[in-house]
Amino acid sequence: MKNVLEVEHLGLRLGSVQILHDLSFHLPQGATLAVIGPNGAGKTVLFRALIGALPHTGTVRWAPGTRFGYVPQKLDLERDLPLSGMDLLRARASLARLPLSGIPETLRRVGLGQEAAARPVGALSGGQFHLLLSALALLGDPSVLLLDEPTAGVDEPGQERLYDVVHRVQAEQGATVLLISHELNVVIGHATHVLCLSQRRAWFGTPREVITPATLDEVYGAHVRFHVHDDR
Ligand SMILES: Nc1ncnc2c1ncn2[C@@H]1O[C@H](COP(=O)(O)OP(=O)(O)OP(=O)(O)O)[C@@H](O)[C@H]1O
Repeated sequence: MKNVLEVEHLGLRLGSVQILHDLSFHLPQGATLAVIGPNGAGKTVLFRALIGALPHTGTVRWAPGTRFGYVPQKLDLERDLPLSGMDLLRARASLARLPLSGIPETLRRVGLGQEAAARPVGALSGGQFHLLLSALALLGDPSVLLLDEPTAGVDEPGQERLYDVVHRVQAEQGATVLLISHELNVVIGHATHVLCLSQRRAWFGTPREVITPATLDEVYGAHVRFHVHDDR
């Protein structure tokens, strides 16, 4: 299989609502796919289907041996859960049979301080919690990273550091990245491929092919003006 991911005729219904309709796309190894589209278009649902967490029709094929790192948009945890970020990282490392000695380096890479990681997870700020989720995803030496709005609530320098880490994982390990983002400038700056979902249909291609005034008009309405300039 030369692609890392092959999706054919993916369909997904939740209750009486058809969320994804006959979606097909392929992704080569090392690609960065940005998934864009308005609130409620089905981006998170797609990620959950791709990792096998939601039943669907059609097929999702990952290259053999794929190791996932998934950064969810949110995690429903009790605020007073008596666990620290470090406890979660240790649990993740032992489940993946990884040495605990890799944890400090992973924390350093995402920019989460050791003393923040030692606090109960409920005591972390929104941005710190997202950095912890990224550390959890990176710890397993993933070959595919799925990032669902990974920088939500993270300050500007923190966002840059996170994207730097992701780039390094890609450059050094040839990892493939799937990223949900509402920031079209991030998408245009980083993506090799774009999947744009709307309630009615989907577009897949290069940023230049997908991010056009006509598509943005159809998906978001006439007020969004952003397209890839010819010099890219
Ligand atoms: N467990 C569920 N049961 C029923 N409907 C659901 C469930 N999870 C999501 N949905 C619905 O599926 C649709 C797609 O949700 P999803 O979270 O994938 O949107 P999204 O594109 O990620 O949106 P956002 O940009 O706001 O994060 C929404 O209408 C949502 O209400």
